[in-house]
Amino acid sequence: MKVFDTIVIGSGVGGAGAAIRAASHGQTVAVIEQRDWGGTTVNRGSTPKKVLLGGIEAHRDFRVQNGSAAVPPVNWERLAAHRDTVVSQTQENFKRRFVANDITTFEGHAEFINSQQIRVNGERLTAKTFVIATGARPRELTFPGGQWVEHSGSFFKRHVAPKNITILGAGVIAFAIAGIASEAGDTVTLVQHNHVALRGFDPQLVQKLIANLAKQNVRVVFDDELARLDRTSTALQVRTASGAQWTTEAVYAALGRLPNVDDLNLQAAGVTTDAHGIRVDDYLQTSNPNVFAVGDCAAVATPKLANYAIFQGKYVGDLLTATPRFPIVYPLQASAVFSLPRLAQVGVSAAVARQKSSRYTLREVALNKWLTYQREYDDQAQLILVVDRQSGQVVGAEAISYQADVLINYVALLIQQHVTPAQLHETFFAYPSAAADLYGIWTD
Ligand SMILES: Cc1cc2nc3c(=O)[nH]c(=O)nc-3n(C[C@H](O)[C@H](O)[C@H](O)COP(=O)(O)OP(=O)(O)OC[C@H]3O[C@@H](n4cnc5c(N)ncnc54)[C@H](O)[C@@H]3O)c2cc1C
Ligand SMILES: NC(=O)c1ccc[n+]([C@@H]2O[C@H](COP(=O)([O-])OP(=O)(O)OC[C@H]3O[C@@H](n4cnc5c(N)ncnc54)[C@H](O)[C@@H]3O)[C@@H](O)[C@H]2O)c1
Repeated sequence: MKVFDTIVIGSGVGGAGAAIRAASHGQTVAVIEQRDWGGTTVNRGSTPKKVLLGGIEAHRDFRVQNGSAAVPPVNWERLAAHRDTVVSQTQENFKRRFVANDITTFEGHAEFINSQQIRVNGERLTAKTFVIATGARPRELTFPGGQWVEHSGSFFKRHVAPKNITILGAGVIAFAIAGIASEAGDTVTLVQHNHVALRGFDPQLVQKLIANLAKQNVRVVFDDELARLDRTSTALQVRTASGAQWTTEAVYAALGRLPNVDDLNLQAAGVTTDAHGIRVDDYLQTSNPNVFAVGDCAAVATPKLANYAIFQGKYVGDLLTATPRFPIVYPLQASAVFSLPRLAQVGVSAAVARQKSSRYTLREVALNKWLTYQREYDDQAQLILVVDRQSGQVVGAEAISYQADVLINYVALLIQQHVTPAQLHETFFAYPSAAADLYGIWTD
């Protein structure tokens, strides 16, 4: 029987962070993966999405600089081939990093036999500690014809350019798909069951994004949901609860994700779950003190994002050999919606600041007149800074722009490191640039 100090179940960014950190502290470590090395991020999430966006944004830049008539269609075939190359290289890199760190890898489904043993491909493996990093999966659909709906991940794997697609949901994935598909010449319909798109982002900026996408043949249907889907020989026929109908080439679901906890036989290990995933304390320790959970499978009140999964994985990897132990403390939250244009936010959101107006005030900066944004026809570009009334300090920011994530990452650094305007002015940035714009943004 093989014995390890730590066994990590799941090779996504959370599991990889935990395994590599644990191995760096001299532990003997194994990682089990049942599907693709690198998990969601590498295979069905941000990696394929960002590669597709590379070609799509280049197309948008060329179109706005030269006029639509001058621009050939997106070469989806070439873009998809590049995406496949990058994804398979990244998968390989993940596996290689495990091997380089003396981590033993197993391919197969892991489930607990008892609190110290798991079974993989019929083989028993023993460890003192387990880290569960099994991620999340798309929500199942129950309406008639639900079997014709594809998951969002299949959009990012497409080999032919989209033509006329429907997306269920108006969250982060839906808007990323809408941006890519519309620039590729597709007409896109998003169906959202209530009237809120991109919950958590500032409604004013979300409205700007929707207005921009509308010019690119993206429509958002609010307060409605799919009731039935029928397949004809050439297309899919959509019917919604309100009675609306249209034909579409494909339907993708982006309705949120559920933790992968059902088929691990967690009971045998004494690990408890709730509707949000595996229950953990502030040390990411489960109801069994020898078992930890990180990333999308853990019931932690943090966003289900790659940066949180990585942070939690590394934290647990360090915690396994640490004395004394400290509870996990997160940096400021930062995230982006990779649509066209992008939305990004850090710290206290503008939506929260509007609700708590006695505590926060907003400072709006119209970036669209600034050279950095003007030269790129970034007509919507806007930054909203959230200022704490009592301290006068910026505690959050939100932006819409084709470069929103870059700008927000700069602001994240300034907030996190408590950089004062005077300190910023002691730093030289190459001029003119988005970084040099900070002098004008980061003022008293
Ligand atoms: C389309 C999409 C786009 C996204 N874009 C972004 C983004 O731009 N930025 C961002 O921060 N986040 C993004 N996310 C979220 C991000 O991908 C997740 O938060 C992150 O992947 C979570 O990592 P994880 O390690 O917890 O789980 P995962 O990456 O899901 O890895 C879990 C792994 O465990 C394996 N596994 C499950 N059960 C078992 C078992 N019993 N035995 C063995 N192996 C098992 C799975 O096969 C999987 O490989 C996106 C998600 C999606 C779906
Ligand atoms: N850039 C990023 O940071 C990024 C990108 C993609 C995914 N992610 C992660 O992946 C997770 C999943 O993304 P997502 O877009 O699937 O989830 P989401 O929670 O962002 O959006 C799901 C949307 O679907 C709506 N919805 C739910 N049921 C519905 C129904 N029956 N009909 C119509 N609409 C319905 C919800 O109200 C919500 O607006 C995110 O929560 C996030 O953690 C992050």
